[in-house]
Amino acid sequence: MDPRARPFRSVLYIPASKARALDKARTLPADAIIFDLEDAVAPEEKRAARDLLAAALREGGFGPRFLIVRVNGLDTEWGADDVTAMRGTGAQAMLLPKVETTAQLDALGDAIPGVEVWAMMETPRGVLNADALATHPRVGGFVMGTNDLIKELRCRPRADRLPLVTSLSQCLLAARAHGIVAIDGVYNAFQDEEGLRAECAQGRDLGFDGKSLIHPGQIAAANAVFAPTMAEIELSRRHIAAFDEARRNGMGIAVVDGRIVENLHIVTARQTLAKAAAIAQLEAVT
Ligand SMILES: CC(C)(COP(=O)(O)OP(=O)(O)OC[C@H]1O[C@@H](n2cnc3c(N)ncnc32)[C@H](O)[C@@H]1OP(=O)(O)O)[C@@H](O)C(=O)NCCC(=O)NCCSC(=O)C[C@H](O)C(=O)O
Ligand SMILES: [Mg+2]
Repeated sequence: MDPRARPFRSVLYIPASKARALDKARTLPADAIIFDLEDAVAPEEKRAARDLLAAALREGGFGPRFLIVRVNGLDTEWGADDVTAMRGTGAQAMLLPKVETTAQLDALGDAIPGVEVWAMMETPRGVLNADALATHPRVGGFVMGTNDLIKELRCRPRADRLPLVTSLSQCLLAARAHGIVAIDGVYNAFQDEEGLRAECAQGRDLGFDGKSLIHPGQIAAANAVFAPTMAEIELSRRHIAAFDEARRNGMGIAVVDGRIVENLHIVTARQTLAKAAAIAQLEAVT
């Protein structure tokens, strides 16, 4: 699979304290999992959750799902031990909450070589520093923390997320400028399928790769909305065929359905087909 086309449509948080949920993760059709040691785990459960998670990761069985661990902040009493416990477990990325500076990413990266470092984007200072954070050599992705952002901005949660759009777009711009993954925030009303679909569609329209999720019942909607549609796949094929034909005739522009198709549209078309192929490959083994 082309690593740049790896699907991140559905990124499910699983509280590391819940043995049953950890076990369930081995069979759920999520593209990626965030095993959470931070906000989903009560202080008195933190140490046991860390041990449970390390054992589950070492046991394996998570297939092709991309495995991310959200550790506690390195300024907390748990953070450093969380990271140490995850060494050699097979986790592919460490996700740090409330990242604001590249020094925080350096500290995390130094503590655990050989895995990607991901950043929760959930404070005003972090969002304002998104460009610098996205250039960090170890950083693989941003995950929007929209609950913390709402708290920090003192804005109101709204169905259209108007107060968050600047922050979402600023992080997305930085992610795209530096070629890293960008995951949208969670939808808290986990039984509201219609609302979830609408928010997934907004995230997809903005350009996010996928959505972070809190319940298995949200996976199907995210997988559907963040995948290329059949119409997009078909149009991509027609763009490529028409452009190839134009090039054979010595022209640099084709016309499909009354719209011009230039080389830049072919780049998008090839990305769409690569993403569709990667999803098919992933779904064949999950
Ligand atoms: C939201 C929940 C507390 C709901 O739990 P519950 O009422 O137990 O759900 P169900 O009874 O519907 O569960 C049905 C089965 O599904 C399993 N399950 C539930 N959630 C998960 C999950 N996340 N991963 C895997 N499996 C899950 C249950 O075990 C049931 O299984 P079975 O017994 O076999 O039928 C709960 O879903 C939950 O705790 N969700 C995760 C919450 C979480 O991780 N929150 C922290 C991340 S969000 C965040 O912090 C955002 C960010 O930082 C920000 O600032 O925005
Ligand atoms: Mg948060």
